[in-house]
Amino acid sequence: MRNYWDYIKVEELLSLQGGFDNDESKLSNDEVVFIVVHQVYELWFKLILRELETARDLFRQNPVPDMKLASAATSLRRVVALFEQAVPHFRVMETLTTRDYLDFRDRLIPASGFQSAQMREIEILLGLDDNLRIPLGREGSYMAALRSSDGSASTALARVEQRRESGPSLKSVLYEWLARTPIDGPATPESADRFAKAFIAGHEKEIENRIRLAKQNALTADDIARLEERYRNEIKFAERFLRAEDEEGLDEEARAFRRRVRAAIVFLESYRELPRLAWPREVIDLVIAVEQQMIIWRQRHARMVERVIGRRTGTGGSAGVDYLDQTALRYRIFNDLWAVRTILLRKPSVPLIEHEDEYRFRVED
Ligand code: HEM
Ligand SMILES: N[C@@H](CC(=O)c1ccccc1NC=O)C(=O)O
Repeated sequence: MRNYWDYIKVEELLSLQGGFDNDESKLSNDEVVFIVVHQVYELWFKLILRELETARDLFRQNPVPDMKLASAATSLRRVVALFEQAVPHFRVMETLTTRDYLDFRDRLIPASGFQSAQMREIEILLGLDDNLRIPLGREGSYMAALRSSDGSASTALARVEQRRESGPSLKSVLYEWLARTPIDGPATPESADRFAKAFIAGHEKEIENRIRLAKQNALTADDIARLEERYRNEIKFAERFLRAEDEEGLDEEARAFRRRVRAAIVFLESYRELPRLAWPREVIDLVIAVEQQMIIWRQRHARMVERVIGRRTGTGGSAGVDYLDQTALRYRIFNDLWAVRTILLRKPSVPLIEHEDEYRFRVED
């Protein structure tokens, strides 16, 4: 049939708020709010996953078809919009007072947001490194937490396992695409290194100028020394970053790959007004926007949690707010995209490039 209810499945949807006992009539308004807000989040997560998968699949191609970059941008823009919608929903949860929540909280143990399979899928699909994960404060990994309390497998575990096996992360395909960027010449390590070298020189010159200005305005000798050290560290950071010397344990091939990725990001950001670079640069800017929203989500969740349950132990057994705040601070996926912000130059200090014409297009052609 083709009625609204046949399509939107209204009755089915409204029958899903009965909690563990599938009996909504026994639940307080507070508990139904608790359930519905979670369900709404899971639906937003579902849409976010679909868009991230679409974007990942586009970048998986080699070469990535130019014509598809706008579609990738559309998907990423939608992910940002979805998070922007979802984050303020925590406000509704905050209408639950501490004591109202305590009325049913103990019945939830050991269930926890830890067990949201779709949140884990989002992290995995984006490319969060497992080594960064903060211990939950219980035995086993985040995967173990997806098992039922008797240790048996669950639909959540199956979903996350399937995601882990279902192909590369957005981060890995995006970085491979960036490494193939022609940087002022052919897409070779030599072009990338030449550009990086010129950029480092431009950067040093700009920072030296900033040191001069800071010295003129500092009041005491100690302040001058402190500022100078700070600025000199910026020079060192830029060098180590562009030479990929900051990470230990990489073999030479991995380091060279890293250098190309980083040079490509700096190049795209520095010459974003060249027509052929405009879309790639738009895409990386949207990736930053997605990660920024994720961090804001974690922060907002933590502040809501602090308001409702303070700093007590979570039903999942973690340190609660302390754990959540750590995730907001430490879970970073696209570190290189963020790091480039620190070293970009004013337009007049950006090195001149030789092959500017290759990045233009002419409508007349
Ligand atoms: C009153 C409402 C809520 C409280 C008090 C609360 C509390 C907590 C706490 C304490 C944790 C840490 C794990 C633990 O030890 O249990 C946690 C994790 C989590 N919560 Fe909530 N939460 C609430 C609502 C929500 C909502 C509405 C969502 C939306 C889906 C959500 C999603 C998550 C997720 C995904 C995690 C895992 C975070 C991670 O491991 O990075 N929570 N929550
Ligand atoms: N970890 C929460 C409980 C909790 O939030 C929760 C429990 C069951 C189903 C979903 C939950 N939501 C998100 O963390 C707490 O410690 O109160």
